[in-house]
Amino acid sequence: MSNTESSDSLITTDVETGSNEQTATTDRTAVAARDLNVFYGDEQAIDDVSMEIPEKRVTALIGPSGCGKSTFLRCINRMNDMIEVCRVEGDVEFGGKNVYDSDVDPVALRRKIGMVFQKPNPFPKSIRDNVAYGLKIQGYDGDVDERVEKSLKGAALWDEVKDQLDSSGLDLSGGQQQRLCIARAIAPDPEVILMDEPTSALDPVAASKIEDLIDDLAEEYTVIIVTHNMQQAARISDRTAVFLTGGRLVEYDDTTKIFEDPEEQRVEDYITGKFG
Ligand SMILES: Nc1ncnc2c1ncn2[C@@H]1O[C@H](COP(=O)(O)OP(=O)(O)OP(=O)(O)O)[C@@H](O)[C@H]1O
Repeated sequence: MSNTESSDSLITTDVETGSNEQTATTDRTAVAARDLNVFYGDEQAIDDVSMEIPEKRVTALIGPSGCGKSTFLRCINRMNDMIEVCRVEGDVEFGGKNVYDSDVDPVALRRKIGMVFQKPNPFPKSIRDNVAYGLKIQGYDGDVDERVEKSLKGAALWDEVKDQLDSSGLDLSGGQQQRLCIARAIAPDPEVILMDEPTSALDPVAASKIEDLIDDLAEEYTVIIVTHNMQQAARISDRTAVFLTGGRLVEYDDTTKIFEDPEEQRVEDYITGKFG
C-alpha cells in the first residue's frame, strides 16, 4: 500500500479494510514521532520526543511510573483528544501523514491504529457482537461471521469460544476477555495495535498466553506495548524505548542492546532496579 493510499484513508470515514497486504517484514517505519511535546494544562508529560517505530515489530515502552508512556501511546491514535486539558505539539507521522493534521478523521485513524487497555473491557454483548462491533460501525459489507472467526483465530481464542459465540463476553475469564478485546481490535484490520499494560491485570498463565499471542501478532501488525514488566519487555519486544521522569526518551534501541549493554548509566540503573 502506498503512503498516499494510507493517508487518504485517514481522512475518509468509510475506510476500506483489507489493507494488510505487505508481507515482507522489513524495517520500514510504521509510526514516527517528531519533536513531540505533550502538556496537561501547564504540566509537561512528554518532552521533545522523536522516534521511529518499525513496521511489524514489537516495540516496548518502559520507564518508571508517571514518565509519560501511556501519554505517548495515546498520542499515536489521538486518544488524548478525549482529555480536555491535554495539548499536543509536534507531529506523529503514520502512513505519510501527520495524524494531527486537521483533515484527519480520528475515528478512521483508530480503525487503522487499534488499542488494547490494561483492564479487559469487553462490551456487555455477545462474543460475536464484541468482535463485530467495529465492523458494524464502519458499515462493513463483507461476511461479518467470517471476519469474526478470522479475528478470534488471530487472537488465539477461536477454539475456546467457537461453540458459544452468542454467550456474553463478560462470562469469559480475564485472560479470555483480554484476547476477546484483541480480537475486537484486529477485526477492522488495523496496521498498528497499541497495548497499554495488557497483561498486568492477568494471572501468569493468562499473561503468558497473551505474550505468545503478541509474538504472533507482530507477523501481521506493528505492536507498540507499554509494560512495567521488564522481563516481559525483554522477552517479547524487538525494540525498547526507555522513558524517564519528565517524559524524556533517554534511550531507544534494539531490546538486546538496551538490556545487555545500554549506553546510558541511568538506563542501566533503571533496568537493574536501582530506581523506579
Ligand atoms: N488525564 C490526565 N490529566 C492530567 N494529567 C495527566 C493525565 N494523564 C496523565 N497525566 C500526567 O502526565 C504524566 C504522565 O502520565 P502517564 O500516565 O502518561 O505516565 P506513565 O508512564 O504511563 O505512568 P504509569 O506507568 O504509572 O501508568 C504524569 O505526571 C500524570 O500525572
